[in-house]
Amino acid sequence: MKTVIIGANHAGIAAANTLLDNYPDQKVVMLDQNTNLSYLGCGTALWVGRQIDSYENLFYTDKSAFEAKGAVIRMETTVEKVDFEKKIVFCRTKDGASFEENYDKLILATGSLPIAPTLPGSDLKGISFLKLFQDGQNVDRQISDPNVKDVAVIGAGYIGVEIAEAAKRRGKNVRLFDVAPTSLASYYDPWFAEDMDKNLAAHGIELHYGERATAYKGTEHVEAVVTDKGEYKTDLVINAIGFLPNNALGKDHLECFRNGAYKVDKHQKTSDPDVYAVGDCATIYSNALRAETYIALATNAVRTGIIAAHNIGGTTLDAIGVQGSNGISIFGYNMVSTGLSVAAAQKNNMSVEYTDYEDLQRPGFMKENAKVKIRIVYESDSRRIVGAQMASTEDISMGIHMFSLAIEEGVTIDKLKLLDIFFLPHFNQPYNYITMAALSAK
Ligand SMILES: Cc1cc2nc3c(=O)[nH]c(=O)nc-3n(C[C@H](O)[C@H](O)[C@H](O)COP(=O)(O)OP(=O)(O)OC[C@H]3O[C@@H](n4cnc5c(N)ncnc54)[C@H](O)[C@@H]3O)c2cc1C
Ligand SMILES: NC(=O)C1=CN([C@@H]2O[C@H](COP(=O)(O)OP(=O)(O)OC[C@H]3O[C@@H](n4cnc5c(N)ncnc54)[C@H](O)[C@@H]3O)[C@@H](O)[C@H]2O)C=CC1
Repeated sequence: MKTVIIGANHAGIAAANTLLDNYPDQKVVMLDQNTNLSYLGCGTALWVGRQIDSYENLFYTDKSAFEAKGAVIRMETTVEKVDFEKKIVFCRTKDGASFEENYDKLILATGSLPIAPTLPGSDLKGISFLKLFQDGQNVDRQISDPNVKDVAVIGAGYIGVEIAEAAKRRGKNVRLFDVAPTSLASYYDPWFAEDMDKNLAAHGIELHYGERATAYKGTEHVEAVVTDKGEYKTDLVINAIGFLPNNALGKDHLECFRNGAYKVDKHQKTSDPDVYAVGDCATIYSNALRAETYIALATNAVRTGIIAAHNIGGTTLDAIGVQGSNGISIFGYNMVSTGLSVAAAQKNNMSVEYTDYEDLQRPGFMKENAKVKIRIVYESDSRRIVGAQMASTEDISMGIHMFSLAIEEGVTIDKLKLLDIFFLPHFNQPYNYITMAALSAK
């Protein structure tokens, strides 16, 4: 059996490793147009902001690791077309040479592309995305230039907020723009996002929310961002307004979701039985929504790669769905969420209630202490938990995993009221904030 994997980043790598490690009879061919593989984009802001010394440890594997396991791996090779009837992929190397690969099974792991705003002036120099390692290098090079003083970040989602912090840490004047009324509006309700915004503002980041960029001005290099509310001098623009699935190879043949992602079943199989799709180019099942959706995260990429490979290898493995669990840490303020915020649930026409609680992490007599806030979102009728958000200067990150499992398992808010949660002053309070939030649910 020969499996061709198009895309050798997180999803493709997980699929390839699973096939190579578990199914010795599998012939695996990996194809990727990039020069590098396995770059952890989550580290870009840490490196650009000099919270870590270098980008070098942001790669967790390389070409030779796959060759050592017997795979054929071709980098700087673009797949230009797939003949799904004849089961052939058409490839071109960086030197312009073309070749073909036939397959028994094909895994599409072509990921996502940053959404490109089509604004006047978009082709000026000094305007960047932040997706690839190369984008990170480009932004880092510009931020290292002392003539670059003003940085405009368009989009206050995860990438935007993280790179805004990084640019500020490097001493730049940073303006953060978003059409939404707060940062991180797709992940957190205003009760949380407003705290993040106070934190960003307190560290000197200029916030421009409810404001839409309409043009970039400059002669050769960008000099200003124009919005529906004003014009702002800028030396560097970073666009981070979301991702779209990269569906160029299969969109005319495979069934696609409303945003273009390849629709997949529980085995990551697309509408073509010999073609699987994994990671950012595919849909994923949301246990909170109880429907398929699109969530571009490395965690989902890895899990879906593993699932596709086992099913191709001959071991039936069903996807169990995801909650879209995520976290962010900015100037020491930590926020984590899973499932749906109240706003996201309402946007999906779900009727939900929520319960909030805010308290100290530990008993008042403990010297080392900090406030923690929590919101648990549950469906009005069934009372099943569909989301949770937590924030603190403490590391409260592990708590969110319990909520992820609760959503996956359809646990109700009432089950949480008397859940056995241990108490030790070093860690928490006897009337801890999870119990208290659950007990105060209507
Ligand atoms: C700055 C940044 C920070 C992030 N931080 C986090 C985080 O903290 N946590 C988290 O969970 N996620 C994070 N993400 C998201 C995460 O990186 C993505 O969800 C993940 O990269 C998806 O992996 P993938 O393999 O599906 O797709 P991609 O990483 O997009 O890889 C797709 C691969 O396919 C190749 N390819 C595409 N088309 C072709 C073709 N025609 N021929 C050959 N090769 C092709 C590309 O070269 C690429 O290597 C972050 C993303 C960015 C950009
Ligand atoms: N910590 C983490 O888990 C991280 C995850 N990621 C993932 O990578 C993907 C891409 O990240 P982002 O690009 O930050 O997308 P995002 O979806 O997180 O945020 C995009 C933001 O852009 C805004 N926006 C949309 N159109 C706009 C416009 N025309 N003008 C101004 N603002 C506009 C939206 O309101 C939103 O706040 C996401 O799936 C994200 O979850 C990225 C970085 C870190």
